[in-house]
Amino acid sequence: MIQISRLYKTYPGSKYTPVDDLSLEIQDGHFFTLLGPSGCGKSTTLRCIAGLERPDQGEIKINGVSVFSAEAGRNLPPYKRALSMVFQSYAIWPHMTVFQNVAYPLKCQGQSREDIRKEVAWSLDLVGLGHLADRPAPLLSGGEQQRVALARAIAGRSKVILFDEPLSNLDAKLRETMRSEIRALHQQLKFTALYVTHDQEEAFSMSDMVAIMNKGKVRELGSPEELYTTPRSEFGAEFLGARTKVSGTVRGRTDDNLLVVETPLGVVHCRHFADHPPGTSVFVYVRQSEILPSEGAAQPGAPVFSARIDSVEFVGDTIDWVARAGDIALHGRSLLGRPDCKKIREHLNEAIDLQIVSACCVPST
Ligand SMILES: Nc1ncnc2c1ncn2[C@@H]1O[C@H](COP(=O)(O)OP(=O)(O)OP(=O)(O)O)[C@@H](O)[C@H]1O
Repeated sequence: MIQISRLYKTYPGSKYTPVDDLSLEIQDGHFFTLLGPSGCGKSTTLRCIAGLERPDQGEIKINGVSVFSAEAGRNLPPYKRALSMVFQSYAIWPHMTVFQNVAYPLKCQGQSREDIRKEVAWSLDLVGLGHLADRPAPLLSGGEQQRVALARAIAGRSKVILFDEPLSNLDAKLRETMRSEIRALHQQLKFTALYVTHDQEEAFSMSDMVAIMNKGKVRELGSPEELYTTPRSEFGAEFLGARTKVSGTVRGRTDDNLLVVETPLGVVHCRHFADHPPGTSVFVYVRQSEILPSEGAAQPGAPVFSARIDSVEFVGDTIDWVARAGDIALHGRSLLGRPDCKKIREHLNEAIDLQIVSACCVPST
């Protein structure tokens, strides 16, 4: 388990606090991701855990061992923290072969030649690079270099592996392949993974738990599905792509535990994370897929209203469209070739009946 308690980190000459009273517990064997916008402090947090940055305050424990404690004046160097790390830049040594790159940390640990040979062969096979062991590192593609970095991280059988945006420099197709491979390696070897990314799809497809960070703090914490379906805050809802925002007031609760929210578009039944009593002001968030051209009468909690289609944009498998009802902008997405897509396109610059089919809400601040 990784335990982080009340961690702070600032850089000299900067007023910004990239790690600001951060506490987290990462369970053994979990794939845990820090997700957030650029500059929110994800990498700084990871580097503090790795021992590459010295925090100002707080404590970090890895598998029960306190590796940093401001109070006790303890700060173990990276090589004493029983973890490995995979960097965005690969950090492959260019003057070494693939074999030597993976073997180097084991050599530093004083392992025997025979043990190193077996361990390197095992890890290179796992990442599909067994046939390239003797190739000089500069003669590898970006994807192969990242596989070498992965092999090096697993070769010591670390119980904890930290990943700092490891796929950012790869093209879209390779990123997808590598994320399934990392996930498969994690499932096979069962190490504790702490992964940093600003890419929501990457975070959601790989992780058991996700912490959404902003301005040095963890804003939301949960499984990908929990965060997606019931965000806790405006920041979480908007960071995870909910685009239509409408003010509302809670009026009650349905039998299946949805909040009944009155909005200028009608009464909407909303998923919610926290309980809000009648009278509470909330923001209702509607995802692009949750708003459709109306097929008939309104259902309870799924209001039908008139709006004008202002723009339609072709984006591949879907069209993205924006409609307006009074001063409320509504963002929708329709699958190309489906009847609702045709209907939206036919009504560009005209009024159409739309329906909100589901939504979530967060307290307004
Ligand atoms: N060595 C440093 N000296 C001064 N400021 C730094 C240093 N390293 C990072 N920062 C600042 O700390 C803040 C957080 O940086 P960090 O790299 O942790 O963000 P991040 O969330 O990982 O962003 P990204 O996704 O862009 O990598 C940024 O404002 C950055 O400019």
